[in-house]
Amino acid sequence: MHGAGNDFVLLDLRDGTPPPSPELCRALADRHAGVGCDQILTIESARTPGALAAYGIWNADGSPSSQCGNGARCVAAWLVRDGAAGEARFALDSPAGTHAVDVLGEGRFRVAMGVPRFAPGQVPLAVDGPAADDYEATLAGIGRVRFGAVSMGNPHAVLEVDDIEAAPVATLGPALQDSGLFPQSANIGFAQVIDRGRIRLRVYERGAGETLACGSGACAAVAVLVRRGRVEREVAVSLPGGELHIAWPDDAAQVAMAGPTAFVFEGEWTG
Ligand SMILES: N[C@H](CCC[C@H](N)C(=O)O)C(=O)O
Repeated sequence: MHGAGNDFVLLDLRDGTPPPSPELCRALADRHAGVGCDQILTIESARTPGALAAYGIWNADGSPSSQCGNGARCVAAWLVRDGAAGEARFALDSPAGTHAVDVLGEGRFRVAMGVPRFAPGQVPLAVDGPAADDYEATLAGIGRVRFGAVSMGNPHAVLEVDDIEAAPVATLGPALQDSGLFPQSANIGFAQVIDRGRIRLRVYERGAGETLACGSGACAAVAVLVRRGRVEREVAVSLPGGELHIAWPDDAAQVAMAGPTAFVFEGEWTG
């Protein structure tokens, strides 16, 4: 499946089959010797009363994550097609919490992605003091960079750029991940503000590199840019693989992410 081009292998483990090892994740994600994907998603039995199911997330490099916005929509689409979701609204458990999901029709879903957390200790970001609208760092071989930092249940840095096409995603992304500023690494978003209701975004993801879309990254970018007063609280986010709609009604509210899903292929893994 994919959500705005961010592609996944989904493993339905509701029968209690143990989650995949990092080695199996890397084998599945390999675009030449395996199936090929940005992340592996597991569908598991619900962890909280009232949730329909739970999901787990592993990056292509085998590392785990606590959140995946595009993946949450694809898990929801899987459950709807499987007949498990009788209602137009249900809840899914992720390692980051429990998320309300709205079925919007035609493969589109809205997911409540949690309240953004800006405190450095929550991102986590290795700086002292309270949350700031932005941070500055000098990176070897690159120079000074200015970025925002936020957790959407997974760590994100957000940098504003004037030209998204020319953004140094492939160099500055890994340099910031490896800078030591992010103890658990981070997903690095490059955002160009088009107007107060629209941004363009590219994301160099933790454990996967640049993807065609990043749902939690879209939420993170809007949260950072709202906090800076750069955009309104409802923003269309245009990513290389498609468009997501993000709304953050107020600082205490969850960020709502709406977007598409698509089924690509179904099969049995023989390993
Ligand atoms: N690479 C991310 C997980 C996948 C997030 C992304 N695919 C999304 O849609 O949110 C991390 O390690 O936190």
